[in-house]
Amino acid sequence: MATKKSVSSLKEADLKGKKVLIRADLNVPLDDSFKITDDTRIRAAVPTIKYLMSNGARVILSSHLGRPKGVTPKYSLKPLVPRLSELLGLEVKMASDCIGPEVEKLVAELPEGGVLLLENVRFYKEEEKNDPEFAKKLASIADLYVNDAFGTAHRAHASTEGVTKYLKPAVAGFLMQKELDYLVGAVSNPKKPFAAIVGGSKVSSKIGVIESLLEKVNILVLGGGMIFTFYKAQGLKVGSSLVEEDKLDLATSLLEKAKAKGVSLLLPTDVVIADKFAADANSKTVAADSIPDGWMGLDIGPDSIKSFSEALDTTQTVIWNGPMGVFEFEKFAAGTTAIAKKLAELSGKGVTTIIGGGDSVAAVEKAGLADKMSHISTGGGASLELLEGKTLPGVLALNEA
Ligand SMILES: Nc1ncnc2c1ncn2[C@@H]1O[C@H](COP(=O)(O)OP(=O)(O)O)[C@@H](O)[C@H]1O
Ligand SMILES: O=C(OP(=O)(O)O)[C@H](O)COP(=O)(O)O
Repeated sequence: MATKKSVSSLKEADLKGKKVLIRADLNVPLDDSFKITDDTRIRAAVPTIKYLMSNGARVILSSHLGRPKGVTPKYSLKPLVPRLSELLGLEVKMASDCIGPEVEKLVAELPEGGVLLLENVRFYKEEEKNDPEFAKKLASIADLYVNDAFGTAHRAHASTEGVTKYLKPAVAGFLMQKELDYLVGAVSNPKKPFAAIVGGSKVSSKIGVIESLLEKVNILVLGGGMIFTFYKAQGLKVGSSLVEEDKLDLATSLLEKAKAKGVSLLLPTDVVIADKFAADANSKTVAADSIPDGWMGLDIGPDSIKSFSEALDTTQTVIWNGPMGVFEFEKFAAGTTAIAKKLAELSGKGVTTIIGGGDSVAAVEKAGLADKMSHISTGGGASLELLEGKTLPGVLALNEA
């Protein structure tokens, strides 16, 4: 039997009869009647839970939901039990707390292969404070810790980081490993040519990602609201498009950096403009240098879609973070949908396509193309931090364990 110290992956762990605390990210959206509107994160957690079950572990499942301040019934994990039970093929038990005597009793009653869902760990303020006493209490209910909560790995919380100080072995689950393999592995050692597509609203929220990707990519495609800061930095008129005046110098230096590094940086050559920021705005397509006063760019135009697609046709690996336009409005979703379709097509030809979380995932899902991509991240903030080259505390804790 492996000693505790030598266990560095889930596959090496001796699980039979063991009480295993698994931290998953089951932070799924619920509607007003507590129906799950997107169960992606629950489905993504299933392989690790099933592996634990089939290897005879007593599975203690923990997660947060939302950002409650103290015990808030609306953020209870109870509405997840039916879907979890259905996906796992057994009746998942639910505790009304995540620590304490009731939890201890339910854990003691848990059969091999059984699953107990703990209540929202964020009902305790100690969770987000990474309080050691709270972490110790969580740790005390189990023999082994598995972190599969990639979407929360950028948080140094008690159930993601603190607990590993008191509960070893502490290993990554299969989802966590898959996310790291794609987002770190594929990006640090990609099949080339390697392209990144970065969109979204602001340059300021993507500086780190752009700078980090400039070190690695052959092609960098930019879209979304951030392009107007680049246009303005180049002396173009941008009407009332989104611009970050304090980032003009930065935009210029990013363009220079790309040039110096031999990265082909593509900005849209035409844009779809609107007379107001609304779904029913009047719209037209104009060249990037012809945005009239009073109009704002809300999507990339057809010429840009064509040139971006041609550039992407030459690649072997593509990573995408951030929509090309205001895809929430049907009229301005064409650029984002076209990129999603292009990546789906490239995946079919063997290109590695990685969707780096957040709104780009929502866009790919809206287009019904999620299952076509090589990898779709379950973490918005976490994937962004990884792409920026940051270390995630939830992952570091596992390496140290
Ligand atoms: N041209 C644009 N003008 C304003 N907002 C845009 C534009 N293009 C995309 N967006 C918005 O960007 C948002 C997505 O940004 P996101 O990638 O989540 O990160 P961030 O807001 O941090 O840049 C979407 O809500 C989308 O509507
Ligand atoms: O939904 C999440 O993050 P995301 O919206 O960045 O993907 C995670 O569950 C983390 O939640 P948090 O941002 O409240 O810590």
